Amino acid sequence: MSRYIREGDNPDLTEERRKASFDTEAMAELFWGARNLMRRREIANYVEQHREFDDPQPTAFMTREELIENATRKAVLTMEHAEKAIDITRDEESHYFNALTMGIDGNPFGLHLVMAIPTIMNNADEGQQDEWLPKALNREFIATYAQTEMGHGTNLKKLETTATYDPKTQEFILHSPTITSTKWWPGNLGKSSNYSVVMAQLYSQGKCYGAHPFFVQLRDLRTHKPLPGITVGDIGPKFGINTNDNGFLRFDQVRIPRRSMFMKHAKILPDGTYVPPSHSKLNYSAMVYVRAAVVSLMASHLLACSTIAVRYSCIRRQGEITPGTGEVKVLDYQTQQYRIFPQIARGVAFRLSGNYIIQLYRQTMTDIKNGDISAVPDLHAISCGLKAVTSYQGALGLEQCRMACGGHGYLQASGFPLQYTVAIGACTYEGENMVMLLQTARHLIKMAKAIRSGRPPKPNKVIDYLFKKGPTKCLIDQTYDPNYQSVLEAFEHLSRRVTLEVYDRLVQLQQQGRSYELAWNECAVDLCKATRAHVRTFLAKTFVEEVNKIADISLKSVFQDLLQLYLFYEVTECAAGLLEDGFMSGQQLTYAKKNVYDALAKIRPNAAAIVDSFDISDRELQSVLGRRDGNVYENLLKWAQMSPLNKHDVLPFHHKYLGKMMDEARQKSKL
Ligand SMILES: CCCCCCCC/C=C\CCCCCCCCCCCCCCCC(=O)SCCNC(=O)CCNC(=O)[C@H](O)C(C)(C)COP(=O)(O)OP(=O)(O)OC[C@H]1O[C@@H](n2cnc3c(N)ncnc32)[C@H](O)[C@@H]1OP(=O)(O)O
Ligand SMILES: Cc1cc2nc3c(=O)[nH]c(=O)nc-3n(C[C@H](O)[C@H](O)[C@H](O)COP(=O)(O)OP(=O)(O)OC[C@H]3O[C@@H](n4cnc5c(N)ncnc54)[C@H](O)[C@@H]3O)c2cc1C
Repeated sequence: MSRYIREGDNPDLTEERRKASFDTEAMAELFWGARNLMRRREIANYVEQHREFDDPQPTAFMTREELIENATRKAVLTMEHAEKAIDITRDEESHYFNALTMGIDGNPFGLHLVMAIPTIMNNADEGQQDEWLPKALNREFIATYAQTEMGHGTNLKKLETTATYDPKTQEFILHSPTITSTKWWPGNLGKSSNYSVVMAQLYSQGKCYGAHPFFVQLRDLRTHKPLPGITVGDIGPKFGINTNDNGFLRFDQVRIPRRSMFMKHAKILPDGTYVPPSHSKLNYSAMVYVRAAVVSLMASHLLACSTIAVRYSCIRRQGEITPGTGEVKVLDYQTQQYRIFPQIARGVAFRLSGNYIIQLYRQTMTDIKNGDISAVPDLHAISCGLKAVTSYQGALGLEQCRMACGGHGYLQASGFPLQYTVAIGACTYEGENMVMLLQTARHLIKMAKAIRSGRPPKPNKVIDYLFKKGPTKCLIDQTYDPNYQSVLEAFEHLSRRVTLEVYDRLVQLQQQGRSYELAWNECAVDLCKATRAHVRTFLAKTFVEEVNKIADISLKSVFQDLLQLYLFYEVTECAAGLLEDGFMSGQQLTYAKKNVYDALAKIRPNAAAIVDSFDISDRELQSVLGRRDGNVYENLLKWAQMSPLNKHDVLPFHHKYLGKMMDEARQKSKL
């Protein structure tokens, strides 16, 4: 029996759980891995036993200052308990522990852990690492990553902050020459951090060498006051992530020692001589890390929101399908399934590719340490495309889940506003999505050039298919195809075709006299389409490969249903492209749609158990609608009663405005 079924649960949800064709616990084990699942349970128990991690009231009712104070309190606790609660060398454990204790809206150490420490590990030379890394890990300071400026985020070449080397004192002078050079956005910069990685234009011997990272102390270690010449503060409330003190920062001729420049790759010698790096973008590795991490983050958002939407849809009864037979659970409507189940399938696809890309990142960092930089462009290309596609589809998917919950979905109590406002940040941070799609397209265009010239590059799992000749006609309805080869071939065909077509147009425009850059801009929309097609192919292939590895028949069959939905849903999503050149027929599109509807029907009885197997606790979901026990209505009422507005039956200012207005109106009408 499912460990999710307990006495006192909503009977509609219990009925759903009993219907499952598979063992939820075995599925959870497959999803997370046996060891991770066991550790998740132990970590969750640990947190439940330490009530000091609880929020004093729902965060939705807190002011921004209360939010940040509560998060800071819990962040310190999290660090204090980390050694006892988790194995801090295992990222899975750290991330899960953080998710349980801190939630998703912000952590005053977030940028320290996610960007500053990786920058020290990958960009500091040995001496610098010896000095900075133990202190960073030991939390003797908190650092952030200050790159973006008010005037420039995307175009790093135009950052305006300067670091000018003075060989007489062997110092750099950091300066913010204009308003637009103000650092703007860095997480945890406003109030929490006392150090920062700062990206600044490096000047030495009268020459600019472009943006380089420096490690800079911003605040006094004892008083926490900004150091002389430094102006720093919070940028104010944002769309979301308001628990984070994203900040601004200005330098007024601030002197820092020569060794403050990260010197693993590029260097400034004491006399001011510049030593270039082996690859000009090695300093960008922290950005590559977060782009890779976003894929799994989007998986978590989608799986959390689909958990909320499925559970709520099992307890929400509204309308009848067959008149006179009683109101149905709204999950019985095909439209509801079509809204929610593709988000589950995409969430699973993102999780599988997220694992792959993080491993590729780790391998590439190890290769760089050993002097091999050959994988850097490939990693950059696929991580940019994946970041852009998954964050965009994630945002659309969360919104579908919210709308699927009707009016209650619009409440903060649903948990959706928090999930959504955090998730959509990823469409912008770490490289605006269009810009990221175009980065991947640069790589694809190089591949297209190699195809046209008949000189393929050395084999590479991610792009090899571009060099293959696939079928000229779509075969999705033609053969018995349990491994969906014909669907994958359709995605490959589309990707190859749009890539080659846009390449040919680029060439043609240049032959007509356009510069490469102008031709590029005229082709930009199609270049982005090429990237999307390439990323779709990658996600789909990874999904198929991973499902093929599953041994247990009953679990595999559930994954196969999700895979069927994923693949045919994607076929319908890119149908225009497949129909455009006559590769796919209208009849085949009808076949794909039928496969989508079949998959929805197969997933329906298992839906509640599938989301249970994601093992997302109530503490993580923060959702009255998505509660494990399904007891939504009584808890919605309790939640509303906690609203600070309900502390008074009559608001203190009522008689000053509305009361007075109505009194006056009544007086007048009596006259
Ligand atoms: C003690 C422990 C206890 C533990 C207890 C608790 C544990 C808690 C643990 C964890 C907590 C949290 C866990 C969560 C994990 C998830 C993290 C997510 C959180 C979110 C955080 C949000 C952070 C956001 C931060 C930022 O946004 S930082 C700023 C980002 N900015 C950008 O991305 C800027 C975008 N612009 C660019 O990158 C570039 O400018 C460009 C657009 C790519 C162009 O580059 P540029 O102009 O420099 O070059 P070009 O001349 O155009 O290109 C030249 C060639 O170089 C290629 N290129 C570019 N970049 C790269 C690269 N990075 N690598 C390789 N190649 C690159 C480019 O393609 C060109 O190639 P070519 O061959 O075509 O010429
Ligand atoms: C929640 C959040 C957290 C952040 N955290 C940090 C942080 O910790 N540290 C930090 O340094 N920064 C941080 N940032 C900043 C973030 O990295 C930048 O905002 C992001 O890289 C986008 O850059 P931009 O703001 O300059 O956008 P812009 O480049 O101004 O984008 C505006 C529009 O112009 C388009 N555009 C721009 N250039 C091109 C081009 N070449 N081709 C086609 N279209 C183009 C974009 O597609 C977009 O539609 C954060 C941002 C957010 C929202």
